[in-house]
Amino acid sequence: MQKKTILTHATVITANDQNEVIQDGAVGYEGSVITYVGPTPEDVSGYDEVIDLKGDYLLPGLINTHGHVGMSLLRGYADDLPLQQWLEDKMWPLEAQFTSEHVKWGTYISLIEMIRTGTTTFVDMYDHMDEVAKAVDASGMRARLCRGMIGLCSEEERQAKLHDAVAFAHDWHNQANGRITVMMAPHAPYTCPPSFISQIVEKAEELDLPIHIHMSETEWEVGQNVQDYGVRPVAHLENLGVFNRPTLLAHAVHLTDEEIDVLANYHVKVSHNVVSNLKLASGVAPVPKMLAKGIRVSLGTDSSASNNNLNLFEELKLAAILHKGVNHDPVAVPAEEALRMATRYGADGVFQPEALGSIETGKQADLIVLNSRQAHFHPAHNPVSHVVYAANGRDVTDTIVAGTFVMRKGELLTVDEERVIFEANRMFQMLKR
Ligand SMILES: CSC[C@H]1O[C@@H](n2cnc3c(O)ncnc32)[C@H](O)[C@@H]1O
Ligand SMILES: [Zn+2]
Repeated sequence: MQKKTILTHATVITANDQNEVIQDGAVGYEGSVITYVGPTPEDVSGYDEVIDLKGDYLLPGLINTHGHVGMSLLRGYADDLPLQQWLEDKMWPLEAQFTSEHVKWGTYISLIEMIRTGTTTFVDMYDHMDEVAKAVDASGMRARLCRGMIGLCSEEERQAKLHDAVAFAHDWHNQANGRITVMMAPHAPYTCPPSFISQIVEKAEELDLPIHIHMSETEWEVGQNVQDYGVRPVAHLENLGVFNRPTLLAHAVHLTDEEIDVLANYHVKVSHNVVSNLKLASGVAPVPKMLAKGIRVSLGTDSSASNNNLNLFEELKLAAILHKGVNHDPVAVPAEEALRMATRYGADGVFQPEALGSIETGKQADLIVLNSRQAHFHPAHNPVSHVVYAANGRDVTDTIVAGTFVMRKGELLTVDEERVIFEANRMFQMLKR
């Protein structure tokens, strides 16, 4: 018998098709699955556990669709640089020294940040992915994980990376009670020779997995692609058959209108990494145009080394306001749409729209609670507006994944925060800089 829990007297922001907000609402779940969404019932005697949320906001957990959690170990190590210099001179030399221990503690630091700021599902692309998967499993989080493959190496090393990615998929896809799923991830068109990308696509087909790749992040990348292959990145990846698989693109900053049409026709998903794109001076993605064409644009943080935190509430607010400013259009990315980017479209981005992204019966009980008894949530007449424009990650008091609390009343239940902070500092000190 599965445990039956009901959260009562909440302001339920469902993020469903009707953008329904239920005052004095309740959400019941059995095991990991939501079984009731509606007004708080008079009779809750059928539930094993009844938690009175006293008017707090109850939302679907946020979904972070692009990042590199191990890189939190490099937070603040290299700021104020453009992407290529940041990668080549700063990140890659330190990452070359990373062992699985570095990735383990970098991952745990990230998991703490995400749990504390209301992310319940994240996408990750990195190396030493067994450590990431083990930490996700132990923490109770949900993740779509990929062994990132950079092809700027010998053919032998490329094949070893591909072998590693396939083994990782065999070991971890649909594990941790389905909380861990996998994708195949060529790092980017400028770091992977075409033949390597084709091989990865072939493996993704064999394993029936989606593709996750960085694309068109900088102007330099687009120019380099034209110089090397005679076409821009979208046509290049289309020619290599990438978009014949379900695909999640990270960034997609530099796109023409025609390229947006191509991505829309293939139902390609996009992760918008607004803070990282601004900090690395990469540019501003044409999000309103993509959304207008029906592209599912979700939110990603990228890593703490280019962000410099994993608090998705910052992406949520910035996505809602930045595009208004740059397009001189106050209705660009309205609050409801921004919230969908952090929830519903995130579920599309991880290819699990039927299970995640909104509070609806039959979906997973991935839920977060925000303390509504704070000045910045009042007057209390427009909860969605408050969540998008006034809230911040520190408002999150409870985080529930698959029906299990991973944070309750601000206390982490699955991760030893003090130990993680100690180990992360120790691992960083061991790196040669
Ligand atoms: C081995 S896959 C992960 C690889 O990606 C690098 N990375 C981190 N952030 C970005 C970004 O914004 N664009 C491109 N590549 C990025 C990271 O340093 C890892 O080497
Ligand atoms: Zn990235």
